[in-house]
Amino acid sequence: MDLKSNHSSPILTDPMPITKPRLRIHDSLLPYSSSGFISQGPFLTIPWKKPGLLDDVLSTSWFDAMKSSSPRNIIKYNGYDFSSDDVDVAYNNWMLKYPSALTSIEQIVSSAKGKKIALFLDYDGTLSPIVDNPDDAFMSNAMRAAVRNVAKYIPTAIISGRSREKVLRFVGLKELYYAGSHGMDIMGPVQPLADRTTEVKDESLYQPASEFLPMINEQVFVSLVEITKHIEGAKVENNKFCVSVHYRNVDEKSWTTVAQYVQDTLKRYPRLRLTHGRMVLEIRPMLKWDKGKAVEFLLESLDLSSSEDVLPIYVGDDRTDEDAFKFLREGGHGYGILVTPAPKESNAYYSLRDPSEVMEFINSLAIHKKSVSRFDLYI
Ligand SMILES: O=P(O)(O)OC[C@H]1O[C@H](O[C@H]2O[C@H](CO)[C@@H](O)[C@H](O)[C@H]2O)[C@H](O)[C@@H](O)[C@@H]1O
Repeated sequence: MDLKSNHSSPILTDPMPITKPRLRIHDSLLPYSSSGFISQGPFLTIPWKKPGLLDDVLSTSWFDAMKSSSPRNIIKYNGYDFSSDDVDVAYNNWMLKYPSALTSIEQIVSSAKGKKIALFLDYDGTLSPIVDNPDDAFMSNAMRAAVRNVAKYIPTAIISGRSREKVLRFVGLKELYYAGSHGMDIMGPVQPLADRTTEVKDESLYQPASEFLPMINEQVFVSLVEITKHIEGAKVENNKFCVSVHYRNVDEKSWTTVAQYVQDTLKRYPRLRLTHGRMVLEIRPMLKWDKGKAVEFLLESLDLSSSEDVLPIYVGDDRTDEDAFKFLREGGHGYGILVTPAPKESNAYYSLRDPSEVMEFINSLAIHKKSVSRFDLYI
């Protein structure tokens, strides 16, 4: 399926402040409202009071937030500390609320009866294991084969915090949809899908934050690289519409210094905001756009937004994936599946422990869809 467009060129490289994007999408999906919007860019309709720097970690301090993003500190549950044995007990109890998507596969596919499934996959920690060096986060060939196979039967998109180009290089499958930079850079398949006879002509693009590109790449990224270069282990990653400042390999004593530099940067660029990932501080445009919006946008653009006909499934492991889980849960659209080895509160419906379970789940979905499409041939 192409990204849907009623216009000759679906390519949208500018947010086009006064007219609307050329892709046919509903107003509510736009990162800015169409009413009362004049000419200064999409970020204006977001409340101008800059939220507290740690808006997404509530009242905890920077340092606590950074610590809680560490997988080394996840044996806390409901305010209590657990030994690793206790974690198993806690995990099993937690699974009553977030059942395994593997053991619930029958239930999931029966909710999809008579509907299409649309599959959304996060990359790091979902398709690839978490590793110390972000440049080494390769997915296995078996995982790649699983994703390639499922995409033959189910429209499949990768939604990542990485730049779109980088995640495409890691995944290496041109037949998928990609949304990089936490959904701020969306592209359709660059080669025909297996079940398609006509060639895809356009790389349909949607970039709601395109005006931020020079600021982020030429100023913010460059200055963060410069100011953090003396901090051993710090790594600044250019994710095109956002910048990731990794502290996974930084001595805990220097975490406050990393945080200070990021905070100073945010003060200098009030149109940017902070989000937390796994041992990473991420700076991104202050735009009402996230992975949830990207999922909504893709469903709408692909004509897959009717809950009557489509069951979207989103698999992800990180805080930023919660926006997509929330969108699916609140609209009763579909299911979020949280990938985690330890209990945590989530807007997801189901859980998987790690990327190997994700692969098993993807394979099960493909088997199911393959058998359904075979059956369809005979009726
Ligand atoms: O949305 P995602 O595809 O999950 O991307 C989120 C961030 O993932 C990467 O960082 C994380 O994975 C690294 C490799 O395993 C790990 O070293 C790091 O500590 C994690 O935070 C990526 O490097 C970031 O740019 C993404 O934003």
